[in-house]
Amino acid sequence: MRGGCQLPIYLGIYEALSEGKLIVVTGPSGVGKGTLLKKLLERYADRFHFSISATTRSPRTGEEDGREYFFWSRAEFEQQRDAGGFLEWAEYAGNLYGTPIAPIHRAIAMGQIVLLEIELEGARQVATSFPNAQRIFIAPPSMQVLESRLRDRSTDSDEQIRKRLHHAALEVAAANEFDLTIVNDDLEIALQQLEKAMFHD
Ligand SMILES: Nc1ncnc2c1ncn2[C@@H]1O[C@H](COP(=O)(O)OP(=O)(O)OP(=O)(O)O)[C@@H](O)[C@H]1O
Ligand SMILES: Nc1nc2c(ncn2[C@@H]2O[C@H](COP(=O)(O)O)[C@@H](O)[C@H]2O)c(=O)[nH]1
Repeated sequence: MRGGCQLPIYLGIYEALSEGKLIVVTGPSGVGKGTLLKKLLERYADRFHFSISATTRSPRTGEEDGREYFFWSRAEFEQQRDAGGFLEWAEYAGNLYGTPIAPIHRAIAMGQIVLLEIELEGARQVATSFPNAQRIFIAPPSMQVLESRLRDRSTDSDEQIRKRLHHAALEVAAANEFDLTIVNDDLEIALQQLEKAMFHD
């Protein structure tokens, strides 16, 4: 896993964000980040800007370009990355993922709360370059439950699941780097904890 950002290019956005709110949600693949954030956005769509990431991984069944992700070739991704087009980026389980910076500029100009759902390396980059961001870690009740959720989701090959579980162990071990950990056992309880953190903390 590797990643990076070119700090001087981003100084403007960090100054702008210091007046708003940037929330980073991280946790192992399959823990339920997307499920939680989808429900949150259904309830409070007008209060958030949910960042749509770019990735080089192939779309899963039902995923659409520009909705779940921007699905780019590696060449397109690297061109954007080298042009300073990402707030953060990382390589994860064999694919590149990054947060396009331009839509975030627009959301900030509109006064929205910006929400990123990203893996650990990207979250660390944002923590370094934007220390005021609120960082929330979503943890599984156990590694066994996490593996069951990944398998039952039926979106990834055995090889991908193996890589994701490997990353998961590293990510769970880093949970104490975050401002808050929420265990996603009962979905409704986790959702309430997330709402409380985002609106009241
Ligand atoms: N609290 C929960 N209890 C039981 N199942 C859950 C819960 N939360 C999520 N799930 C299920 O777990 C699976 C993984 O959830 P989801 O895709 O939201 O994870 P994710 O963290 O967004 O993964 P990725 O990082 O790979 O996108 C889904 O099938 C989802 O329905
Ligand atoms: N550093 C970043 N990580 C990201 C971004 N968008 C998504 N992700 C994370 O990647 C893994 C795998 O996602 P999947 O959709 O292939 O299951 C997961 O942890 C996501 O949160 C990003 O822009 N930057």
